[in-house]
Amino acid sequence: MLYLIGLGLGDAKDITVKGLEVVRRCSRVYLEAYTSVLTVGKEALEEFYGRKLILADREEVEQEADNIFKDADVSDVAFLVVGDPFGATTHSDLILRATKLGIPYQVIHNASIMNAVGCCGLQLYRFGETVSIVFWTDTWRPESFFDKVKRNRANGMHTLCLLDIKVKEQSLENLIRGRKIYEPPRYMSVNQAAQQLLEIVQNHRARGEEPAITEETLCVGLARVGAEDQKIAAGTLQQMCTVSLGEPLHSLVITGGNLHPLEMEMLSLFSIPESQSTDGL
Ligand SMILES: C[S@@+](CC[C@H](N)C(=O)[O-])C[C@H]1O[C@@H](n2cnc3c(N)ncnc32)[C@H](O)[C@@H]1O
Repeated sequence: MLYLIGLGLGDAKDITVKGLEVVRRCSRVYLEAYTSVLTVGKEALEEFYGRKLILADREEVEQEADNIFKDADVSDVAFLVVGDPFGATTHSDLILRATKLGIPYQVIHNASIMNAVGCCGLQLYRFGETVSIVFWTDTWRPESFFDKVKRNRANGMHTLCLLDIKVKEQSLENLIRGRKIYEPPRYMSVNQAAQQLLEIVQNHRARGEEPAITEETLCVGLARVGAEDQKIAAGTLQQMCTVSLGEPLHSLVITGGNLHPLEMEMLSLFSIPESQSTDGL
């Protein structure tokens, strides 16, 4: 049996009782290490589970899944995913491939950023399509996700922006020389995401288009949701450029406008003190 087990968002103890029981009896336990991370790190998980974990990077999961599937038809193998296995980047592909090989599977769910974002007070059923914001480079500055933000805003819906994670990146030189030397991991902060968004707003203006959001649009920055030191800050997009939320992981919400009074009251718990928002906070 292949088990896909969600680990939740906070620390080692967020795994469910059911998930932990399975982890403790599986013959091999993989930890998916590229779509999300737990702030506590692999060693803390190993200590709490009492098991050694095998790190599974994107290459392994996408190209060499045979290692993960080996003997999973006759023994139990666990594949651990921070958050929920179906949160954002889904692992449907793994399930489809396992099924084709006749390997049965079971999913043990957990909290995901997709639902835990509700902790800021914005109502989950008022969220539209989620977007991903990637790190821009000198030559690659994608803006296409902004259309989704526009559609969400037009429908009065909030947009959850998931922020880029870069792990096992090679510098151009190492890539060309075929050297498997990797850069330190990078996690996009709310500040970086807000700065890129403001640049898109300015690009729209330069083209004579009315941008879907402005410097004054009410946003919410969230960091380390589910961990003991989680941080939430509500303020304008401009304020998101400088708000201090600390260590990764971060997410950003662009509100849909026309907030419900309860949403406003909840957000006021997290408002940045010198808030100048014209959206009403
Ligand atoms: C692929 S998505 C999340 C997938 C994960 N399986 C889940 O269900 O939460 C990864 C992105 O979600 C956001 N994220 C994940 N965990 C978070 C947390 N605890 N606090 C804030 N943002 C988080 C970050 O923007 C991160 O780059």
